[in-house]
Amino acid sequence: MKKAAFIGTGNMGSALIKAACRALGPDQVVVANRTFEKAEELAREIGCQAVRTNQEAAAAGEYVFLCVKPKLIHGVLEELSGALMDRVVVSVAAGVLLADLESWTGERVPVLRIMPNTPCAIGAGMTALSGGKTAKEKHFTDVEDILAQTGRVERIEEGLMDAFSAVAGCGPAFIYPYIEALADGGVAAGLPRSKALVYAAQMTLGAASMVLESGAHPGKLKDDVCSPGGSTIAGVAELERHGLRAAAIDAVLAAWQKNGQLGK
Ligand SMILES: NC(=O)C1=CN([C@@H]2O[C@H](COP(=O)(O)OP(=O)(O)OC[C@H]3O[C@@H](n4cnc5c(N)ncnc54)[C@H](OP(=O)(O)O)[C@@H]3O)[C@@H](O)[C@H]2O)C=CC1
Ligand SMILES: O=C(O)[C@@H]1CCC=N1
Repeated sequence: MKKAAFIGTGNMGSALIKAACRALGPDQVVVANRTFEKAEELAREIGCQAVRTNQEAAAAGEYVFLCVKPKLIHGVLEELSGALMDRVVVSVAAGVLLADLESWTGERVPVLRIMPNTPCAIGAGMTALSGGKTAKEKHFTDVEDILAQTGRVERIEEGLMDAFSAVAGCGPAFIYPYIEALADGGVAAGLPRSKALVYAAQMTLGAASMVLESGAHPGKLKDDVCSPGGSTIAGVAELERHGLRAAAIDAVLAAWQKNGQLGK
């Protein structure tokens, strides 16, 4: 028996599969995907095993990670009915509740929900996890051991999962356009495109690291950059004039509301 089976090798599945291979060794990981060739190609690249059906994957792995779209989770679990004895189900799907997962698997199957993000692919992710009624401490720690390879991991109450998803799961897509736009500004001011992107991305990484490592409020860190009468405050005033903060808050709230509907 292998330690982890993954169903779905798309954007999120493949990032987690790579993390699991680093954590457990590729010989402990089995993967399945609707389009088998994609699972096969990934397995060839990283040395784990690809199988043709979801049933075969669940038969081979103790922790069964469901990495398909939220609307497909119920169907995949129906397909796996009878194959989940002594298995632990780990769902990656946004908006699909633990109570629904438990009712679809049968309550004796321990169930966990995780919410990773795409930076997990390079070990810089932020992932939350919550457990269902029969999830034991060992199930949490086994999954945390795998996720440790993806970046930062935190247990949270399930009631906060949609909000967490909006900030950390969807959040990369709120930052990339900003980095792109900063680079556009740099290009408009005369920088070569390739350089402008590197400068904007490295600056974003550094600014985020300052928040995490200093523990200082972002407002204070912003103030530290703004010399009186200087260039930064002139730029900050433009961001405020264009409603940057309101746009960011509204983006998170729109994603939060949508997360709540995805599992329905
Ligand atoms: N993308 C993200 O940033 C995040 C996504 N999530 C969650 O991860 C899940 C997957 O999203 P994402 O990776 O982006 O989506 P993708 O579309 O990239 O991947 C979904 C994968 O599921 C496969 N698939 C579909 N149906 C089945 C099936 N019946 N059996 C086996 N495999 C199947 C698809 O196969 P095929 O190759 O045939 O299309 C595809 O490879 C979602 O539930 C989402 O909510 C969570 C956090 C972040
Ligand atoms: O866009 C989505 O639905 C998923 C949820 C979190 C990130 N991507």
